[in-house]
Amino acid sequence: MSARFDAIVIGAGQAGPPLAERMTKAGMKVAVIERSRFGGTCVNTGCMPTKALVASAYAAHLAGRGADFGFAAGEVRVDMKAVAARAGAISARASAGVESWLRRMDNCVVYQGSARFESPGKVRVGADLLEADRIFINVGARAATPHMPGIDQISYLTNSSMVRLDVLPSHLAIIGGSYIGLEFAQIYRRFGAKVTVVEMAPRLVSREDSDVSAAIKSMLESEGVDFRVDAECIRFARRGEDILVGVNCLAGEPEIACSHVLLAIGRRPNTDDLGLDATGVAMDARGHIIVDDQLRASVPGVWALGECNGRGAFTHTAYNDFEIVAANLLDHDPRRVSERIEAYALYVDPPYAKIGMSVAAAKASGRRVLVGERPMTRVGRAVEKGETTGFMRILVDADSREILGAAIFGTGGDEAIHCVLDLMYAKAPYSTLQRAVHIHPTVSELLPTLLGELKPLA
Ligand SMILES: Cc1cc2nc3c(=O)[nH]c(=O)nc-3n(C[C@H](O)[C@H](O)[C@H](O)COP(=O)(O)OP(=O)(O)OC[C@H]3O[C@@H](n4cnc5c(N)ncnc54)[C@H](O)[C@@H]3O)c2cc1C
Ligand SMILES: NC(=O)c1ccc[n+]([C@@H]2O[C@H](COP(=O)([O-])OP(=O)(O)OC[C@H]3O[C@@H](n4cnc5c(N)ncnc54)[C@H](O)[C@@H]3O)[C@@H](O)[C@H]2O)c1
Repeated sequence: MSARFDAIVIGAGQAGPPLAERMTKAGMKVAVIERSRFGGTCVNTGCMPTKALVASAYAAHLAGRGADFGFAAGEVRVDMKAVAARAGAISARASAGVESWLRRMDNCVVYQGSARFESPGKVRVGADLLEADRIFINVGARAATPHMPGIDQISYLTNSSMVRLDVLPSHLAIIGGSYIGLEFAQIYRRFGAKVTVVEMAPRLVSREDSDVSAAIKSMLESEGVDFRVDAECIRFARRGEDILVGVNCLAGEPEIACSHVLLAIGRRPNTDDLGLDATGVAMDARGHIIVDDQLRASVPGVWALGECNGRGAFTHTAYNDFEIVAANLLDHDPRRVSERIEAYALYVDPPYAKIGMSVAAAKASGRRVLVGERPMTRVGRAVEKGETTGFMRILVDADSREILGAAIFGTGGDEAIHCVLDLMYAKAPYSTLQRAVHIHPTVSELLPTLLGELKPLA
C-alpha cells in the first residue's frame, strides 16, 4: 500500500520519537518506522540495562565491604537470574513506554519493519511504500563484529546478548578495553566471574589522557580484573568446553582459556541495509551519514540524527540532535551541533566524567593553560563514604579565564561535573565558580577550592 506523509522518521531511538511528537503537535502527519525494540540501543541494550547492572554490581561490592563500615553481611552470593530480570524489567518498562507514547500520538502512524529507501523521498517497509518530502534517519549503530581469525569457530557475546545473560561466566574474556568493555569488566568481576580484558592498543580508553587510563586500570586491577594490553595477535579457537583467546604471537602467555567471550571493539552505524545508494546521500568511510551543522544530509529533505551521523555516540548527543533539528525546523531557532561541548561519563565505579578538553588537547591548543587538581583522598565526602579512588581536575585558559575542560574520576563525579559544564555553556570566567558557595559535604564543594589552587600546566 502507498501512503503519503509530511515526514517519515526511521528508527525509534533517542531522537526519532521526540521529533515525531514535535512535528505532529505542529500539525504534520508523521510515519515512524521501527524494526526492533522501541527506544533503541540506550533503552534495550545500552545505557539502561548496563546502568541497572552497574547498580547491582555496586550493591554486591558494597555489601562485601561490610567490615569497612562496621557490619558483617556474611557471604555475598549473586543470583544472576534475579540480576538479569531486574535489568530486563527496567528496559522493558521503558521500551513499552516509548511504544505506547508513539502509538497514542495523534497524527502519527507506527510501522514495524525494516525501512529501506527506494528513492530520496520514498521508503519501503514490508508491503508499504511511504512517501514524504522530509525524511529523518535515526537508525543508530550496532556492535562491530569484524572477521577475526577463528571467530567463526566460537560463539561470542556482544552488548545486546550480554545484557540478557543470566548465568555467571566462570571466566569472561572481554575483547576491547574501552567504554563498553570496561563497564562490563567491573560488573562481572563484582558478580564473581574471573575477567580478562584483551586490548590491542598499549593502554585502555586510549582517547583519554594517559594518567586517566592508568588510574582506571589500577582501580580495576585492585578488584582483580586481569589485562592483556598490546595484544596484537588476537585469534580464537575451541578446546573442549573452553574458548581459547590467542593474545600475542611474540611474547607473554600466548593463550587465555575462558568460558565466554564478549566483543566490545566499537560500533558500526546501521546504514548498510537502508538502501542509501538509491538516494545519493553521502556517507563517510565508516558508514556514517555525512551531515552539516544543522544535521542535514547531502540530499535535500533528508536529515540524520543520533549515532548514525558520527557526530556523537551518546544518548544525550542523540537527544540534542532532536533539539537541533526541531529548533531549526519548527522554531526558527538556528541551533547548531558546533555549539555542543563534548561531555560524557564512563560508568565504572567510581565513574569517570569528562567535559571539554583533555590535558593533551589543551597542550596541543598552544594556549597558556592553568590546572587545578586534587586526589579524591582529599575530598571530605569521598573519605566519609569510604570511596577515595580517583581525582578531579579542571583546566583553565590563563588569558581568557574561561574553563577549557574538566575530568572527575571519583564518587559522584558524573553529577558534580555539571557545575563546570554549565559554566562553560555560560562562557563565564572561572572566578564565577570559584566564588560560588557550595553545599557541604559534597564533591562539588571542592570545585571552587580547586579553582583557587590553579597552577601553570606543566
Ligand atoms: C553497552 C552500551 C552502553 C551505553 N551506555 C551509555 C551511557 O551510559 N550513556 C550514554 O550517553 N550513551 C551510552 N551508550 C550509547 C547510547 O546507547 C547510544 O549512543 C544511543 O542509544 C544512540 O541513540 P540513537 O537514537 O542514535 O540510536 P538507537 O538508540 O540505536 O536507535 C536506532 C533505532 O533504529 C532502529 N533501526 C535501525 N535500522 C532501521 C531500519 N532500517 N528500519 C527501521 N528501524 C531501524 C533500531 O532498531 C533502533 O531502535 C551505550 C551504548 C552501549 C552499546
Ligand atoms: N558510558 C557511556 O556513555 C558509554 C558506555 C558504553 C558505550 N558508549 C558508547 O559506545 C561506543 C562504543 O564503545 P566501545 O567500547 O565498543 O568502542 P570504542 O570504539 O570506544 O573502543 C573500542 C576498543 O576496542 C579496541 N579494539 C578495536 N579492535 C580490536 C581488536 N580487533 N582486538 C582488540 N581490541 C580492539 C580499541 O583499541 C578500543 O580500545 C563509545 O564510543 C561510546 O560512545 C558509551
